[in-house]
Amino acid sequence: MSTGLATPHRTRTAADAARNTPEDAGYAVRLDGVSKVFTSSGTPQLVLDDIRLEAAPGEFVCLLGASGCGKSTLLNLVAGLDRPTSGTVRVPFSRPALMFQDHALFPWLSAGRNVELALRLAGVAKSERRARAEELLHLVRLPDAYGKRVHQLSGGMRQRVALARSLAQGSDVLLMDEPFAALDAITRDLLHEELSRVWQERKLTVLFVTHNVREAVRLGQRVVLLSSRPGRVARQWQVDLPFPRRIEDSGVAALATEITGHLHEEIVRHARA
Ligand SMILES: Nc1ncnc2c1ncn2[C@@H]1O[C@H](COP(=O)(O)OP(=O)(O)OP(=O)(O)O)[C@@H](O)[C@H]1O
Repeated sequence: MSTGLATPHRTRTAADAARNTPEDAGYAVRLDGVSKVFTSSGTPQLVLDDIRLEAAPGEFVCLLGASGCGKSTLLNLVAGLDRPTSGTVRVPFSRPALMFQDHALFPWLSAGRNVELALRLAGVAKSERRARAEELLHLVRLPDAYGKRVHQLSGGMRQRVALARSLAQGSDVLLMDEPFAALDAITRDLLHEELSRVWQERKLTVLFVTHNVREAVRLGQRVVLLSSRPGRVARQWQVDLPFPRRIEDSGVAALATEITGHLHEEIVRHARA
């Protein structure tokens, strides 16, 4: 079972080391000419090809694409869970935190203890962990969940705890792989509000993978569409709609319709490839 608490590697170049802050570097995440080949049963498959993508410090970037186009592979490379076949992945100042569709909380621990475990792995002193865990549960609007076991929480509450646990890793970079896909529409809408607020308050850089085009436009400052077989950056949209946004906003709907047209083209192309 994935714990979402992986210890990723990252490439830190001499140039990165000479800079002091993410703002100095100008990017929080950077992929330069990244390709990834997987070999199954002796047959190589080019999954990602020459990906060039940057996320600025504090930017919220959503990734869309046909199923199997390589979105999760890309996140895994940024997380340092896998290495590119060629090209470089740079995350100069922060070890990314990860959040998945499956909350991956430990069921034998309370919500608070799950968060404390992440704090421990992040090197937070034992004396500070309880207060920090409660503060993070407050941040995700679960002030009374500290002692609750996972089975006592709803799906939406579990994802809030998972978010608190990701934040406990103390990273400025949050990688999210379809984190709300299993939730009902109303709970998802609430979680969108929470994530948007937390992103702004914490000045996080977020890479967010989703199949839901409206969700991407609702949340992202930029939406990146990947092509498939191989995965390349097919198109990008800057989302200049003001925050706070609602999923039903006409601006969100209009841009989502435009992007959906392009996504459909990619899905059809993928099916024919
Ligand atoms: N470890 C691996 N070994 C071999 N092939 C892999 C491996 N991981 C992923 N793949 C293949 O790489 C391709 C991209 O997979 P990936 O999970 O990144 O796609 P995705 O866009 O995230 O898909 P989905 O939207 O369905 O979650 C798929 O064809 C998958 O089978």
